[in-house]
Amino acid sequence: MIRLSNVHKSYLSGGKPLHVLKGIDLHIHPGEFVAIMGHSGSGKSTLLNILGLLDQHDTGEYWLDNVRVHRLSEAQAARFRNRCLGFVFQSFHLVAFKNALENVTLPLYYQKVRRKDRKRLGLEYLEKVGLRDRAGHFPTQLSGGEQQRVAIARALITHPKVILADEPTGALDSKTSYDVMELFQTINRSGITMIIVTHESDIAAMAGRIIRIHDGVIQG
Ligand SMILES: Nc1ncnc2c1ncn2[C@@H]1O[C@H](COP(=O)(O)OP(=O)(O)OP(=O)(O)O)[C@@H](O)[C@H]1O
Repeated sequence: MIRLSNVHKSYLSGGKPLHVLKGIDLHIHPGEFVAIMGHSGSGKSTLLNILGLLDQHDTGEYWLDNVRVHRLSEAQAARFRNRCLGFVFQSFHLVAFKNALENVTLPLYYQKVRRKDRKRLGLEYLEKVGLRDRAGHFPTQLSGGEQQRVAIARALITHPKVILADEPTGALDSKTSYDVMELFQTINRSGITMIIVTHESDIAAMAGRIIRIHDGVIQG
């Protein structure tokens, strides 16, 4: 599903180049559940942003779903993301003035799906994450775990092949974190490739494979 070969990425930091990824080699097979770990500043989010086509690597090869993705235009990257990828973030990224149903169906709105179909599908996906009865609630009326479930339903509604999650349990207590990871395991069993970044080793242990990044390279 994903193959990186000798991927490098630098940022300009205070006018000087900061070499963050120093030759990443990585294979992730379809249907895998991978956790990326590493100390703060090791390049985990940089790697996830590159995997998610939110940022571009400098050199090296990146193959996603059998396509060599390098130097895509903004529009090409956006099309690829919509077709193939779903995102979940630590801070949920829900729209505050939209209710749970409207948040979940937002990607369908941009895909110009009819209102009636959006509602039907939105309720179906809220059901999948156990929140059908919260459809009319706004983010402030939901717990952190519920907000993350809404965000997960929103990521799922476009049928992504891969879900990328950056510290998805970082803002949740441990019980809620386990519940979210169990939901990810269920999603993964349906065939979706899962890639999460986490600091927490007990959370990472719930994935199928742990990848450790240290000083810009993958260990082991
Ligand atoms: N847009 C940017 N411009 C300049 N430097 C950046 C940029 N993004 C990240 N960096 C730097 O690159 C390094 C790696 O950052 P990254 O966010 O990938 O680390 P991380 O492993 O995800 O860290 P954390 O666990 O603290 O979130 C850090 O030193 C960071 O300051």
